[in-house]
Amino acid sequence: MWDAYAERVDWNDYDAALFDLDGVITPTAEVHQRAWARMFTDFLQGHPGVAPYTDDDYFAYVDGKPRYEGVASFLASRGISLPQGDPSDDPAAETVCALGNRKNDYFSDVLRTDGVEAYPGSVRLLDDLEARGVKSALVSSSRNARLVLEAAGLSDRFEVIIDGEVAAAEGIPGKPQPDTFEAAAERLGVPTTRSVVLEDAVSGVQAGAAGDFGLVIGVDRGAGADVLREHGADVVVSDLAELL
Ligand SMILES: O=P(O)(O)OC[C@H]1O[C@@H](O)[C@H](O)[C@@H](O)[C@@H]1O
Repeated sequence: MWDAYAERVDWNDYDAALFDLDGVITPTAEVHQRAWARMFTDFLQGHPGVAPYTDDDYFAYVDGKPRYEGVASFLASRGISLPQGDPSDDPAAETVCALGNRKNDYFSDVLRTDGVEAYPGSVRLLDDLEARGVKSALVSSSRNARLVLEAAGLSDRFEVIIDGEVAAAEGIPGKPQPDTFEAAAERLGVPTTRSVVLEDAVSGVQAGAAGDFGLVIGVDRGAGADVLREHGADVVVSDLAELL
């Protein structure tokens, strides 16, 4: 749905756009969402009496967060406590990391078999910003970000990439903290106040609102425009072509 505020986005006021990936550039938020649902639904079969996993849980506890933080956050909502384990854990084990790895196997299967096509409106905005001289960075919690970008043919479109791998290697706190977006602006050489955050996840707009960014744009792919605004989006659109 068109948002009246979107008309007020004047790209002359900004020098950088910091894009989330899943749900902003590519429709892979849905792939993540389905993979999480499959994993948590199976897992809860072994926990009778615990409320089933729903799409609302995805948006409230998992969406946009680093892999194992999403697992821990959902388990906490159900009062289930598991050992943290280690990222090298076998997906069949009963640890936070193993559950994240189990979900990642489902995600990877879909990526391999179905491939990825970027949202056409998002590619148009990337083209438009490049022509205007506005720099673009990718800021994703996902450790699959580079694979997804490659599958979508967009590997060379971002001057800076801060993904789940970079954040883990450098110890940069993930969304909803603002640090990954701040690191991207810094590496582009643009002040945060001249940078725009574009996010579809509640944890992502919270990250934008927690920093001193010029503008936080929420992209409503299911979280809900009002919810995104309540958590810090200045503007909400349903497709990035609305920002051309
Ligand atoms: O497990 P990955 O690929 O590192 O992704 C972590 C998170 O990355 C985010 O981009 C997605 O919105 C989440 O759904 C996902 O859980």
